[in-house]
Amino acid sequence: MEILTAKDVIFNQNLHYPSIDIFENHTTFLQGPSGCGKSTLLKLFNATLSPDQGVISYKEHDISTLNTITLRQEVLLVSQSVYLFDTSISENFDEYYRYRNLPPLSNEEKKDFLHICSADFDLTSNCMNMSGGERQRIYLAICLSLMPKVFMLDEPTSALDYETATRVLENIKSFCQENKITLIVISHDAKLTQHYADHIITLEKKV
Ligand SMILES: Nc1ncnc2c1ncn2[C@@H]1O[C@H](COP(=O)(O)OP(=O)(O)OP(=O)(O)O)[C@@H](O)[C@H]1O
Repeated sequence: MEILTAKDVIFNQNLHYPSIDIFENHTTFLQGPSGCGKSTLLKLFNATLSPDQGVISYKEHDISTLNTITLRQEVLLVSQSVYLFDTSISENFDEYYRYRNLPPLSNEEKKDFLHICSADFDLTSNCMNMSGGERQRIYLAICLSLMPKVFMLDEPTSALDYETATRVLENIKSFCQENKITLIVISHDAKLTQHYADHIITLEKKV
């Protein structure tokens, strides 16, 4: 069954999404040329952007009628920018949990999520001193630990070598399947897309 849909959506005059269906508990990859509107679609799905026309639905409710904060917690977008504080990995987890009014995770739980994302660093390491790819994986681990219903990743492996990218996607996909989380991934990598997608949506660039 569909968990997210876009019907006859137009954004900013030039982006048109006639009919997009995202199936619950499946892994959907979005592909298409630069500027065709992949990132914009994910921002429309969590109401960061609003369509000029058309309807986006989440669990059969028009998202313009839903509470935006709750929607964004359930339909979580991990953008290409990484948001981490210049503190330890452990404190970064805690800060995100404080912000959501959730009790902090145990160290074991934090390590489990870091492991899923191939980020097996010491919890006391300061994020400030990590590389771009390391920070991306730590951020992914924190976001995944928040257990969204839909996990949307905008080029999650852009800073990773192919082997690490494969391992991270493999683990995230398995975790999402086990926990009934719907996964949406934007990727420019045709090999990764073919390998991990249950569904592929190809957006076209309008001229
Ligand atoms: N907030 C916004 N307001 C107006 N136009 C926007 C906004 N965000 C993106 N656009 C425009 O929408 C078009 C699609 O951008 P988008 O980032 O969705 O493409 P993309 O397919 O994700 O590209 P890439 O593969 O390069 O990341 C671009 O022309 C962009 O300039």
